[in-house]
Amino acid sequence: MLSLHLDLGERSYSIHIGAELLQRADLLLPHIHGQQVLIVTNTTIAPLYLNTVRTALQQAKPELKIEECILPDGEAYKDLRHLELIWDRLLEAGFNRRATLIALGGGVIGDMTGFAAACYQRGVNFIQLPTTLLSQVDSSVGGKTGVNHPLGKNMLGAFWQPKLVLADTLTLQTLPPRELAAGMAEVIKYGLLGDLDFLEWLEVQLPKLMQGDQRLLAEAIVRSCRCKAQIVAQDEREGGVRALLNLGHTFGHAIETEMGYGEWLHGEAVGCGMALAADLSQRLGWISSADLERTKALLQAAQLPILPPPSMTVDAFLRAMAVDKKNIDGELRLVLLRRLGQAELVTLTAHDHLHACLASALEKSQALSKAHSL
Ligand SMILES: NC(=O)c1ccc[n+]([C@@H]2O[C@H](COP(=O)([O-])OP(=O)(O)OC[C@H]3O[C@@H](n4cnc5c(N)ncnc54)[C@H](O)[C@@H]3O)[C@@H](O)[C@H]2O)c1
Ligand SMILES: O=C(O)C(=O)C[C@@H](O)[C@H](O)[C@H](O)COP(=O)(O)O
Ligand SMILES: [Zn+2]
Repeated sequence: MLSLHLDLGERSYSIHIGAELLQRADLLLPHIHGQQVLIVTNTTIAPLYLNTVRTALQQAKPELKIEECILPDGEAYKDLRHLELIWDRLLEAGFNRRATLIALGGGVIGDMTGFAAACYQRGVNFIQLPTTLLSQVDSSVGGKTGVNHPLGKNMLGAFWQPKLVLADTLTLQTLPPRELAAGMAEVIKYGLLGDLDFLEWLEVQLPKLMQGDQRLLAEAIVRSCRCKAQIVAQDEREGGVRALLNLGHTFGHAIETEMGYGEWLHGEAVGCGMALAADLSQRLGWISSADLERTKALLQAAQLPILPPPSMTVDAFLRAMAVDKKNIDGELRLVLLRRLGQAELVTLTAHDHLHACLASALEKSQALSKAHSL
């Protein structure tokens, strides 16, 4: 097991990464202060891992009252209506301010559980047990919690830090390949935004990572969490540097919102978003054509899309990008690449390059889709 520390003063916590951590009641119990525990998970993860966590806790501390909330699986259910189901379970069980919520699952479960914990009786403790690559490298760390609104991704939420993150890397063995690829998008993001060494390491190791090599995956998770923890420690509530973690997300969130949540996975949308951000950076003269090609090659090696859905339009992109949380006073702000391994938050005043970038990517995507349908 490898341990990192996210330094946030009184909200600091540990992130443990390794095999067989779901059963480590010794790590969980110091963070469960009352006797009330609600494990939030979904219909896919419950049959795989719920029993392991539940049994470990119950055996270690029989007096715990452990309840479960099993949500339907999917991004489409990351909404206010399904969030309420968590509060319903807490109230039905008579849980109070000393309750602890445990998020067992991917980013959807983590974001929803964290938000439910932030609001329940004005805030109770929660613990992250991430089970996807994406949630182990990104969503379980940093305290962004929330749900989607039909008009915008993650529009309702709160900053609410977990008390502990346990990333059991063995859970990745049951993860479908498409989900592993989606998680790899956020891993690549760290290399592109601030760590050229990591990017070069990924270029070499990606084939083995995609095959599920446990040792290399653990290394990628540690390096990713270290990068995220360093950024969040400097800027917990995204007043500045934390916005860099949004590389690819202005485009990506537009795809997710416009396509209907769940059609494209978050990581796929972010992968394509990073290709578009790199393309725009090249058009602005920031990165070279060779670096753009290098970025796209890496994303493609991770089996991620680099072209947007052919059914989208430039207007649909601009409409959805206009509601991005980073924008200020109607001005579009997005994260671009000053060079490979160095991202920057930019206020885009002239939109010509953005239009050209989107129009060209959509044209290629539509041509490809037409060719496939012939
Ligand atoms: N809070 C943050 O900082 C942050 C960061 C990145 C992403 N996110 C959010 O995270 C969400 C995406 O997370 P995700 O990619 O984990 O998706 P997800 O939570 O939908 O999980 C992906 C799929 O894998 C299944 N699954 C989970 N663990 C499994 C396992 N071990 N074996 C087999 N199947 C398993 C899930 O049931 C689901 O079908 C998005 O809503 C995104 O907005 C949040
Ligand atoms: O932790 C952050 O900060 C991030 O931006 C991480 C992103 O990968 C993640 O998708 C996050 O949920 C996006 O946040 P949002 O504020 O743009 O909705
Ligand atoms: Zn993301």
